[in-house]
Amino acid sequence: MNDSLLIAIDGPSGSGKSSTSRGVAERLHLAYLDTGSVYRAAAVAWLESGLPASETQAITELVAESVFEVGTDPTAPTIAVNGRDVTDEIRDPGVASQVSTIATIQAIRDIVTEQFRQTIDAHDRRIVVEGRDITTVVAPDADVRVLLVADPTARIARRQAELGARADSDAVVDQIVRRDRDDSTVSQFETPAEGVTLVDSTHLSLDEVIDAVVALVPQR
Ligand SMILES: Nc1ncnc2c1ncn2[C@@H]1O[C@H](COP(=O)(O)OP(=O)(O)OP(=O)(O)O)[C@@H](O)[C@H]1O
Ligand SMILES: Nc1ccn([C@H]2C[C@H](O)[C@@H](COP(=O)(O)O)O2)c(=O)n1
Repeated sequence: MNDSLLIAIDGPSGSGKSSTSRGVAERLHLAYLDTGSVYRAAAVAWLESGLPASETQAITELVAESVFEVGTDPTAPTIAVNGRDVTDEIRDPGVASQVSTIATIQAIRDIVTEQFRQTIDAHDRRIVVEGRDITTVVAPDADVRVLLVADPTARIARRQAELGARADSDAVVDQIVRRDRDDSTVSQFETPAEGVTLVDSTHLSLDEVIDAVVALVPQR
């Protein structure tokens, strides 16, 4: 019997991919892979290197030589680069504002995509994977493919609520609107590809979004 259950979730920044994917993985006892955390960890390594953004070849070599270790427990996901835990550091606004430089280098995308596929296989394809190009490039053959969207105003409001007093309005808007614009030059996460189910979370609670994704799982 093939009991694989690969769930792919894409969407723009702040649409609720991580919260939803973790909730779905917990509910269905699956592993969880946050592909954005790897791009962010690569950005940490690059920013520490001091290489100028224009040095794409050298940055690509740096990322190719880096070792990424992703913890796939949905209740406590982690990410380390070259043996250093950067789980908290990757959420720094300075990383968020620069990560698209890494994510828009195609040679880097090819390297990490291969690593994502290895992680999926290492979990016998019982995993929820989220990002921008999971339904289209990393795992277009997933059992469930979802594009999770929400209005930009809702996404900005949610992120500001999350950050509370720490929220810098301009930075939040930049991390959502400008980052999506840059990231969408290399991935298609604004409209669903063929066979991908669109879920709009603008007026749904997190539990309702998790229910909507779980309802898409084929009954065997
Ligand atoms: N359906 C929902 N209703 C209200 N708030 C939500 C909902 N889904 C997620 N949130 C909240 O919105 C914020 C962004 O969610 P989350 O980090 O899961 O988004 P994301 O798509 O993974 O973001 P990013 O692409 O920036 O990593 C969080 O504060 C989260 O708690
Ligand atoms: N599959 C993916 C995952 C992420 N990215 C880019 C987009 C973001 O700028 C950055 C960090 O992602 P986040 O943690 O905010 O989801 O990585 C991508 O291009 N493809």
